[in-house]
Amino acid sequence: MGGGPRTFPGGLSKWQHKRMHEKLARGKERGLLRHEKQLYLARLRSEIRASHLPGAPASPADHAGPTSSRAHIRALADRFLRPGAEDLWNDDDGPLRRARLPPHQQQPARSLPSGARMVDWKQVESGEKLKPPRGGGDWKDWEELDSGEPTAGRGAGNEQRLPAAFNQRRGYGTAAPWWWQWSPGSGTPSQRKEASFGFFGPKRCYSVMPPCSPCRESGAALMPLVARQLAEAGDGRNATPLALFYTQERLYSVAAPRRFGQKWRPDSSDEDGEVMPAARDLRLAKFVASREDESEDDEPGETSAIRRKWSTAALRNCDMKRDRRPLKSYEEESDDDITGRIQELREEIRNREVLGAERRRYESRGESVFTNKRFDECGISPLTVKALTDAGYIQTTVVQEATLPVCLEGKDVLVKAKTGTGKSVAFLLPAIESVLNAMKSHTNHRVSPIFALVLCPTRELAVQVTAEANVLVKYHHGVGVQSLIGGTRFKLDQRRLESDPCQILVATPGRLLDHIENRSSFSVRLMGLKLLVLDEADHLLDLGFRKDIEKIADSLPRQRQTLLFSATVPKEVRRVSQMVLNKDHVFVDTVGLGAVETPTKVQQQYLVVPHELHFHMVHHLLREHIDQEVDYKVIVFCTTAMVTEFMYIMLRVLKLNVREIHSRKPQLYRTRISEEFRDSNRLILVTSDVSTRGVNYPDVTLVIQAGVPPGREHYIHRLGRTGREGKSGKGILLIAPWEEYFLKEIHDLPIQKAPVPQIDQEMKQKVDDSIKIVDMSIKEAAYHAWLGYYNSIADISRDKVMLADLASRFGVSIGMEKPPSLFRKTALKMGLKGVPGIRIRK
Ligand SMILES: Nc1ncnc2c1ncn2[C@@H]1O[C@H](COP(=O)(O)OP(=O)(O)OP(=O)(O)O)[C@@H](O)[C@H]1O
Repeated sequence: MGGGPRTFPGGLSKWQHKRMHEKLARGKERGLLRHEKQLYLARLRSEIRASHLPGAPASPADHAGPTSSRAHIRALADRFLRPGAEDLWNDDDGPLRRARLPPHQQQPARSLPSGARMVDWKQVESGEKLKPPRGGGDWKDWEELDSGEPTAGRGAGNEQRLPAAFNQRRGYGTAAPWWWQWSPGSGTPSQRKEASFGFFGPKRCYSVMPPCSPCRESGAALMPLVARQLAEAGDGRNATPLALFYTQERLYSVAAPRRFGQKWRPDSSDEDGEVMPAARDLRLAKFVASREDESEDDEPGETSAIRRKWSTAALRNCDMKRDRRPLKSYEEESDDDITGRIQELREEIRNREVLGAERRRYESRGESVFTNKRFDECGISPLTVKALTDAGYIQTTVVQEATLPVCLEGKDVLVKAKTGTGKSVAFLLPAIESVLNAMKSHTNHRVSPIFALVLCPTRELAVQVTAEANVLVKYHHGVGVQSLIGGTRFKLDQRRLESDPCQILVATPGRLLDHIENRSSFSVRLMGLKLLVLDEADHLLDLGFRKDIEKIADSLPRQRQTLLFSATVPKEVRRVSQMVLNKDHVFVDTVGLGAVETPTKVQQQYLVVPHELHFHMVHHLLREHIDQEVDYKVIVFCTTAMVTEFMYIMLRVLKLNVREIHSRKPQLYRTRISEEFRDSNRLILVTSDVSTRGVNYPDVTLVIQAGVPPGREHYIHRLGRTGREGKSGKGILLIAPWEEYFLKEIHDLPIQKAPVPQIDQEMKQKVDDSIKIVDMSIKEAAYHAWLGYYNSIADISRDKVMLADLASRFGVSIGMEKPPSLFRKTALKMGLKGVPGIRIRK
């Protein structure tokens, strides 16, 4: 965090080293994902082929493999089809388009195979007993639906026939696989309702279709059904509705006939397709039509015929291996396992329904972060409610309302919620409840175990969370909260931990590890841990912290609850989070897929100004803001600690009321300034990354980011220091023309280009004079830090000559006529030796 260039093996700077590892890890994770996806698709294909092969055993794939194929598919789907993980799954799919044939090429309407009937989704959804459609199951209905033309009896409400949701962007809808929806006990309408869910986002939508009870009613057991529905790209309204028909024994899904008719492959990215005659004839896709225990012999005539048409020849393009290598079965799932799993999934689905409803309520309310639910209705201890009331917290915020029930149930949860919406209280309340429960059953310990551990990436944040926790446990006598952070004396920490009660520990990873590795008695206390929280989880699971977190997790009991909270949850983090979360964790996203991740009441602007004028521009913006806002409170983020120091001194010389916090300052000073800034206004805080995340400074009116942030997440978190608790605020990103590449990373955020203000000559002269006053050693350190920072950014460091030139210009802008020299070793490590413009120290 901050700091000047440090060197790492291979001649890399700290940032280069970090980025190299991040890149490697990303590549590895992408590869893994691709591989698993291929496995998943191969498994699906093989299942379908196996069930269509004449004379093939009932479900060869079920018994062929180190893990049974169903278990494997279930595990993979479980992983990829969780709400919020849709991005993972569809990452490489590309746009899905179903070729539309010109009308003259369209096949005439056909009759269904005898015994098969159309299923009307309205009937299915309403729980009515299914009746054959008028016309005896004629394909006409389907053709009409497919053509998208209004027909008699179908009006504006057509979409209702289709429970699957459609992706507006990619143009397809997805239905979850059968094991997500099917349950032997889901025959009644109410149960069916329970089993069906849909989670909708502007980006991707998925839904699970309710099971079709009529199959049971017609004498056959309930058939699980998988249907993936393709729709016209870009327009969900034109999407092909899903129709079903069923025979005495089986369920069929008729979806996107032309595409599937041509050559059905689960991998829909294949566009080249020779038309499969049998499927073209039928123009239907049969997805899953067999019960696990069903054999070919049980089939009625019609379905056998269909199966025969899906012969190995017809399926030859599906990379079929006819001679399978028999694999040994390691694991066979019992019916009990499946039923148990289905129960778990249904429970999970129910949770998601609740959360989905919460989100819709939130969205319909507008931007208010508060809900109508009060803390006394949340099932938490009355003493905690009393403390909350004292602090002025009566109503829950959206994230608190959405997460408290799941957290109190003891589930592992990953939470994404906008900055400043009360995540700290959302994880502290379950932590306190968990401690209270644990204390009831642990009465005879000499030294009480640490029951709840909260990890924070920065010291400031840990101090803040400790203070907030202390407020909440005010009336719980005997419950102690302590913090373990770097920059304080180890021995003092140790003494404090032993003498004072500590059931809730808030720590930064480095210092916590020191204690774990050096004090066995401390490790013993951690063995009683019930709940682990990772605040700013994405940052803690970043490569910079990941190793420490792994070690910490290894020294904690496996039987624990884990909560992960952050305002940003990138895809990689979702995958890595499984390192600490259990398999059945719940993902609560109060932001929503495709929704803006920044507070909507914060006005965002960017200014493109030559680097030489950045300091002048910051001064100008501050002056302008001070004139407009009586109670101004501004944070200026700089790229590195030393640039922060330079900016601070310059602004102080210019007589602004300014403070500084960065990693080069002693901890006591940082804490003191942090508290001062929290409690006051008419103040400017110049800071580096240490204040980027989590720190709650109420009523910040403006955030200026001078220079490009290291990444999108940094931008969001920095901006999130203003506009907290639903208030308004303003954010300005100040970049040089060559830093404009960063705008691509935040193109989806509501940020607008602002006109560059004119700086008058008198002001410019004042700033130049103030720059001259700054000590040369600080300028040199700032130059080195600047060079180290931008050298770690791939987009810039690629061209070393340009980088050296930009660094020289930066040097000039801070009053150095020629750039300071680098140590030969440092230049070598940074790959800058021999680069024109880089001076080497003799
Ligand atoms: N239920 C509530 N009622 C009133 N104020 C609340 C409530 N919950 C939290 N707050 C206040 O909202 C502010 C923001 O809370 P907090 O710092 O926990 O946000 P956050 O979501 O963790 O932000 P960040 O993403 O920046 O870490 C704090 O001042 C906190 O005291």
